[in-house]
Amino acid sequence: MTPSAPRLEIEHLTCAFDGQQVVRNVSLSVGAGDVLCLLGPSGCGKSTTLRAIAGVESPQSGKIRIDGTEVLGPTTFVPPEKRGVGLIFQDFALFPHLSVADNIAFGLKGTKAAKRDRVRELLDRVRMGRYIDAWPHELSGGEQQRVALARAVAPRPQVMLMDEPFSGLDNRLRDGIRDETLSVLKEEGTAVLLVTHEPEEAMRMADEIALMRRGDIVQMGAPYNIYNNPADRAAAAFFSDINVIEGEVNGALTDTPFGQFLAPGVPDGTEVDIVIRPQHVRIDFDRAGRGPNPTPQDGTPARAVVTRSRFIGKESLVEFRLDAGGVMSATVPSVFLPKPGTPMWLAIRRDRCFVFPRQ
Ligand SMILES: Nc1ncnc2c1ncn2[C@@H]1O[C@H](COP(=O)(O)OP(=O)(O)OP(=O)(O)O)[C@@H](O)[C@H]1O
Repeated sequence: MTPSAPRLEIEHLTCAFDGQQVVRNVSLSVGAGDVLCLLGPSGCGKSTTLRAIAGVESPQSGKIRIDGTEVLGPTTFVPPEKRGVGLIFQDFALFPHLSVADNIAFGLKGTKAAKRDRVRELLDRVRMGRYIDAWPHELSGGEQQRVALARAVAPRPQVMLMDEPFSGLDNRLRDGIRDETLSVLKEEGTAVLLVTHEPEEAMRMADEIALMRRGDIVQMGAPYNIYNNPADRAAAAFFSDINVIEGEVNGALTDTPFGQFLAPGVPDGTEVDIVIRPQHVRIDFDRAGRGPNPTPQDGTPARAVVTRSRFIGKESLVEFRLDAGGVMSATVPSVFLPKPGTPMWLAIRRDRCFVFPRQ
């Protein structure tokens, strides 16, 4: 096998329970040191995919290869313990009757000295060196998660499967442990498949995101591409609040309060949703009933009045009712809290909106 061949390859994986398919025709691959996130709402089939790779679920069909070796196929089923796969779950499940060192050494082969060296190396890497002889119950949740990471990495698995591994940790701890986990796994060259329902976590961790919905992968790509070129309205809405302007296509154009939008290739009469994230709505002040002039970049501004404004941390969220009907929200960096009833003008960044036929 060539050095660049993927560590984990899945082809046409389908899983069903009681005749109901919950994972459909899923194909993906993960290279050494890469992180692929399976992202999607609860029940979309993420964990089932992960369990099939681990070997604890029997798929209906499909192939799985780890480091080029088939572990699942029409006539192959390699048992979980022989797949070279590490697992990290939300409940770290350290063995309570073993010390930190013995937890990490548990799956290791070799001499006692070699095992101790590997345990020390990993504990140092997760900044837990001084807890080598501690017991799991003496550690905080974050510390236990670091030990769980060290234990999972210790036998140098080719593939690491992680199912919502950080969701039990409080916010303050989570970012640090995520980054630490990522750097350890990258250094080890492990191919990582991470399951999460949190888009922010996926964008922070992933080299590639596979967005799942009802058993299907609906879109796959780098976080930047998935965020900026969503496949459909629901994919856009999964990553942030969205504004939707409804319209109908006539001559490849759609009329809206913000001027005409291009809808190339969409047949006349098709209803479309024009989707724009709140951070891409431009706000301008009303000057004696007039707003800014139309520009090619922002189209025609539309008048609206403020209905509510709130400060939500780094930014302010301002909600509007359009004079032409409908509501919109916009986020503005820092503190901007216009009073309800204030007239303003809204414009939409044309390069940041998406036009989707209504589903
Ligand atoms: N052992 C099982 N028997 C029957 N149905 C199951 C079983 N395991 C999962 N399912 C069903 O399969 C579907 C997918 O479940 P899965 O756990 O893979 O989803 P998920 O995306 O990981 O969701 P969550 O984030 O809530 O864990 C769900 O409808 C679930 O109820």
